[in-house]
Parts: sequence; structure tokens; C-alpha cells
Amino acid sequence: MTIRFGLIGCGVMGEALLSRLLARGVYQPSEVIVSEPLLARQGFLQQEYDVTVTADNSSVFALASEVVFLAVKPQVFSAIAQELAGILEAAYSPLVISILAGVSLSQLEGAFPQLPIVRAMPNTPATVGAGITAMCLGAYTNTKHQQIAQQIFSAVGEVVEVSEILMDAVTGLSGSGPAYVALMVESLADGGVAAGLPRVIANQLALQTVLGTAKLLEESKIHPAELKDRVTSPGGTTIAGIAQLERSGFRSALIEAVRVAAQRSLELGK
Ligand SMILES: NC(=O)C1=CN([C@@H]2O[C@H](COP(=O)(O)OP(=O)(O)OC[C@H]3O[C@@H](n4cnc5c(N)ncnc54)[C@H](O)[C@@H]3O)[C@@H](O)[C@H]2O)C=CC1
Ligand SMILES: O=C(O)[C@@H]1CCC=N1
Repeated sequence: MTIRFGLIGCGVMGEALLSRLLARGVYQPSEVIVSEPLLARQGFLQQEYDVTVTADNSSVFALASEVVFLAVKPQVFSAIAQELAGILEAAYSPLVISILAGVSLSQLEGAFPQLPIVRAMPNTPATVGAGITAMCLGAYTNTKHQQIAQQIFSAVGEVVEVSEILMDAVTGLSGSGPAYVALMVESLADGGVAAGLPRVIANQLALQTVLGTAKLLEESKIHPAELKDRVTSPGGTTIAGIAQLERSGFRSALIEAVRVAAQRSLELGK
């Protein structure tokens, strides 16, 4: 079988994508090549997913006929671009999909001249098929490339298309957001423990409160402010808690977290 999908860098996000793409049958293991420098990781990926594994990024470009998916850290992008510059002179024209925070279409198109490129920002809930990916299309893409990218990211959750100028903001919100929410779950549980709950029960209550609230908001389509009003009894417990959150700058902390993360995404591309 021909190799259709190449993955360069298979850490947290690479593996999240890879495992779902294989589980959903978007690609067969024999159609996938993965490059990874870490020896232990190579052995694990080969054994776990039965895909072709290499340490040589250029053979991914040489062999993957449909997609080359970049999932390395932004800090190694220029080294990889240099490494691949030679091989790109040959007549390969796979769709290049990059999920590198901050790395722009123009940087990607500079590194991979005249190739169709999709810049995307997924998030870690992709691991369980509950991610959301924002993507934008490069100058050399066509409808077929758009469909391929859509199919790949649909395998791990929802997909939205945005203009590139919004990608740093997306990164600060949904790209980094799972960490903010995890911090919130941890802190809610800590609060429960501080109020006397056993740790295991506190963890369960915190997690299900976040999950259930997200589900309720999604299914009922009510505004978050309306849900807050529904929970808040006059003179009750919730308004006491909310008043404390406001005194502690809860909203402002989240707003600033997204804003600063978006700025950091912008910096990473420089
Ligand atoms: N972790 C997250 O929540 C998200 C990360 N991203 C982006 O995804 C990219 C990857 O992030 P993670 O998976 O978290 O990082 P990671 O560190 O878990 O994975 C990167 C992988 O690339 C490999 N690698 C390092 N140098 C390499 C090279 N020269 N050639 C090939 N592979 C190489 C590493 O061994 C590692 O397995 C980053 O650019 C990040 O901005 C995007 C969305 C969410
Ligand atoms: O922290 C980061 O830079 C990456 C991008 C979005 C989530 N993780």
C-alpha cells in the first residue's frame, strides 16, 4: 500500500492525531510514516500503532503522497525547514499541515515554496475526539486540500475555518485553554478539600461540575450569564462565592491569560 500520510514529530499532539486517524480508519497503519528523533519513542510508536517509523524527516517528505503533518515545537521549525530545503527541489507536492503555534503561513510558504499549506491550531481534547481545531488555508491550496484537512481534523473534534490574522487569538483561547480549565478543575477540588471533602470525592465533584456545565451550556444554548443567574439564589451560597471570585479578579485573570497567550503565540513566530 502507498504511504499517504506523513507525520513529523510525534509527541503529545502528534500522537493524539495519529491515534484518532487510525482508530477512525481515515488512514491505515500501512499508509502512515512517522519521524521521531527519540529512540524509545520510535519503538513505542512502531509497536503501538504498527506504522512505519523513521528518524529521517526527509524520507517523510519523500514518501508521503497526500499529507505531511508538522507537529514539532515551533523552536525547531527553522532547523527542520533547512533540513528539508534540499529535498523540496524534487517534484513532491503533498499538502503540508502545520499545527506549530505562532508559525505563520508566510513562514511556512517560505520554507516549503509553492506547496499547498494549511495552518491549524487543534487542542488536547483531540485525544478523546472532543477537540476543536481552527484552520486557515495557504495560497496554493484548493478545495481538495481543504477537504483533506477538514477530514483529518474532524476525526478529532470540531473544525472552524478562520482568517490567519485570528490564529494567535485562537491559540490563546482554545489551544491553551485546556490547561486553564485543568487548573480550574484542580482548584475547585482543592477548595472542596479545604471545605472538608475527601480528595477523591472532591475531584469527582469538580470534574463532573465542569463537564456537566459545559454540556448544559452546549445543549440548552443559553447564555453563560443566564446559567449563572439560574444557579444564584438571593442571599444564597453562589452569590457569596461569585462575589469572592470578582474580588479575586477571576474574570480578569482569564481574559488576561488568553490575551497574553495570544501575544506569546505572535512572538513564537518571530
Ligand atoms: N500540546 C498542545 O496542547 C498543543 C500543541 N500545539 C503545537 O503542536 C506542536 C507540538 O506540540 P506537542 O505535541 O505538545 O510537543 P511535544 O514535545 O510533545 O512533541 C514534539 C515531538 O517532536 C519531536 N521532535 C523534536 N525535534 C524533532 C525533529 N527535529 N524532527 C522530528 N521530530 C522532532 C519530539 O521528540 C517530540 O516527540 C507545537 O508546535 C505546539 O505549538 C498545538 C495545539 C495544542
Ligand atoms: O503552549 C503552547 O505553546 C502550545 C500551543 C497551544 C497549546 N500548547
